[in-house]
Amino acid sequence: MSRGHAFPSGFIWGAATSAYQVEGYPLADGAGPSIWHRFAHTPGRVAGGATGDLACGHYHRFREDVALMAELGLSAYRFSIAWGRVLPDGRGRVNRKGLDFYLRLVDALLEHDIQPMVTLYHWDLPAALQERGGWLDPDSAVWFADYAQILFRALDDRVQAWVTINEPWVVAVLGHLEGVHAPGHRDAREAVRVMHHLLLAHAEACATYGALGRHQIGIALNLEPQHPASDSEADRAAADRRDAFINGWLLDPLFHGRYPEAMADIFGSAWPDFPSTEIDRIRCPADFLGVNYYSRGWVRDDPAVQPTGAARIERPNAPVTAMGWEVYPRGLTEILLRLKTQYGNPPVYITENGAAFEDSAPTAGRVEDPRRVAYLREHIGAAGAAIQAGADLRGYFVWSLLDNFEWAEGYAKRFGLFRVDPSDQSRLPKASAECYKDIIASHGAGL
Ligand SMILES: OC[C@@H]1[C@@H](O)[C@H](O)[C@@H](O)c2nc(CNc3ccccc3)cn21
Repeated sequence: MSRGHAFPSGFIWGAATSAYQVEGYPLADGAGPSIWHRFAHTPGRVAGGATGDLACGHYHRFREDVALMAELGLSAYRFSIAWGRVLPDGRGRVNRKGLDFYLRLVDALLEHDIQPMVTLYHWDLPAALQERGGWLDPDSAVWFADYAQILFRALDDRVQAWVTINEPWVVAVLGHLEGVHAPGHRDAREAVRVMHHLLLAHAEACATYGALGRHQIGIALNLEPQHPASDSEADRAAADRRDAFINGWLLDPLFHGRYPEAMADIFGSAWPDFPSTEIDRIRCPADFLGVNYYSRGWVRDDPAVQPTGAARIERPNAPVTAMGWEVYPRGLTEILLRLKTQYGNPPVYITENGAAFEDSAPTAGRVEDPRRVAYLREHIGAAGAAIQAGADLRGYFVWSLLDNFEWAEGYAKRFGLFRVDPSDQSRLPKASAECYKDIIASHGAGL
């Protein structure tokens, strides 16, 4: 990519978080428990027995955090709404105090000219709905659309962009196939139906929004190029299977109105014959696609790995983050240009991109995080290269504003631009925050 490239005027520079990871006080003011509250409080499920009970204390510190965002020069902030704060039972009675928290947060953002991007679902299903079957229940799409409608009516005058569901793949696979995320199920038949119901829920929310919304709505997908570890036919076929499993399983129904044929091979008898009317409904006209990009898959054929027979392995001598994910910025350009060439070049926001590293201890009120600085510069440069090659990229959100609750990893993995001190939740800027501030001020020039 040529140096000195500046991103188009109006390009959105943001940062992202999610409710259960940053808010804390998950049961405050009448909120109902979520499946992640239950999962984290189940011994052995989360590293170190960590929970989101305190997290970053954002529920009470949100004005302080909005001020940090304004200092960075963010033009947008992506956050999620905890369904159980608004509907403690998941359906029915609205908890006004819960809704008011998000009204106050949105107003604080707008006071600082920061546009809210609201994610309706970032994995924290009300436990009361899980007791009714959760995402496995075909009515879950209706539960979600009814919840979404309440938020659309309350906030659409102030919220310009809505994300229905964050990473259906993680909900279906980590939550219902591998069991390492809430609700901790391990059942392939469940996982494929949960994915279908999540996509139907997205479609129902889009249809609901189309009838009363005035701005943009989309979905956020974790997308990851899959590259064979050798040029053997077996490894190439394994990479193709893993590509269908991670990328095509979502992109093809959403943009082409069909599941990849490989899904029936991957899941065998667990894969049902979904009604074509439902798949047609999933191909809904959303306004944008959110892309959560972190790394690529380096793939070897391995029949022992279920259900794909494809193992994601570490590439020898490759740079990796604290999550073990390869640092591979070119994969972001690849994904964005694949959306251009194979999926109709939809408007795209990079709704998450970032890295966890073993940050050094704070010195003189700051954390030096050179690897995160390099990661962000390289990936924003890769995004710029995709724009130059014709991708319709509208914005970029760093994951994450704050070090936060990293799901089953607890607080051990830090993705933040700001360090959060576990003892008192105080915030401390990292060098990457200063770097991102400079990138925003220069519109990405020089990357
Ligand atoms: O792991 C970092 C973030 C996480 O904190 C966000 O809540 C979530 O939206 C998120 N998605 C990915 C990429 N997908 C993924 C893949 C494997 C395990 C977990 C997430 C990374 N992240």
